[in-house]
Amino acid sequence: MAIRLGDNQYGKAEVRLMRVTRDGDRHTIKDLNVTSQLRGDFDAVHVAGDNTNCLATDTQKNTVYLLARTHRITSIEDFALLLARHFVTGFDYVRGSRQEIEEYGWSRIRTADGPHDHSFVRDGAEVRTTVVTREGDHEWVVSGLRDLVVLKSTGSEFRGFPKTPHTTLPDADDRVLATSLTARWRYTGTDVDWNAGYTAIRATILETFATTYSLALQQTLYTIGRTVLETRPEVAEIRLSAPNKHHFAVDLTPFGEDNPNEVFYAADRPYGLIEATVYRDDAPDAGRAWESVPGFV
Ligand SMILES: O=c1[nH]c(=O)c2[nH]c(=O)[nH]c2[nH]1
Repeated sequence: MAIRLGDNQYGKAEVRLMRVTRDGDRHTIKDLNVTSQLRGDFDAVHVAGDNTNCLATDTQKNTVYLLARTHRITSIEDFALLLARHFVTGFDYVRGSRQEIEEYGWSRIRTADGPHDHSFVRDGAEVRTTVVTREGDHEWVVSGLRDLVVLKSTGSEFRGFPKTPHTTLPDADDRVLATSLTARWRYTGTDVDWNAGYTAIRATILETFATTYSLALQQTLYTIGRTVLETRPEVAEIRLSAPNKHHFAVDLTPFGEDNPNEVFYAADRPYGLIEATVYRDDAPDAGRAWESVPGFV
């Protein structure tokens, strides 16, 4: 019987990095969480504990901070590509790398004198994400966002679903639709204006959520995905994950009051979980782009 080492990768997870760029008195900040992983010729360390080619996770962590010092971080995608290229081209035993970065947004505090030069307020729960995978000379970029919490107070219904002996849900012709969206989209290449792409895709997601009359959250997700692909030729596919954050109208009739969709119980669980991939059928092959991206998206 032969027992073999299968796929493996290793690195430093969740390297928290805050980068201040000082343009005179006016500062810009990047608040990042970087997970660096290497793939390659690492049989010896697993099988025999031979660390000759085991670039330490501590070294990977230091590299994140050093490259942040020597480079301007214009986007998380550019920084992840820089890290992946550094490791794969710098060490012959490193054949591939996965660099995942989350970015927490900060805005300038608006004072009576205008936006402040060096004081900031966190944007909220929403997080911008990227996963760069490099294998030899191939590079894939999957970017996205998570925890984009949106709600519409009308313009949503859910009717006509199968009524089985187990069904209690009534048809709804006017309901609250709310979700905390996770989206990841795969770019066709790496010659992309990452920040412009992100800003445009996020705006399209919000615009489409707001303006689509929803017959089902599934339809809303597909419409978001289709609209992103129609407007962004640099995107090959998009994966969306949306918990249906149910809002139930409270029955006030025991108290002699009606409730014309004004008072809701905002349930936190259980929630529907609606997920979909939307893609171009002429998109380049995904290769290893999605490999070990956690969860469905
Ligand atoms: O938009 C919805 N999709 C469903 O599949 C579903 N199922 C359910 O109970 N409520 C909803 N809402």
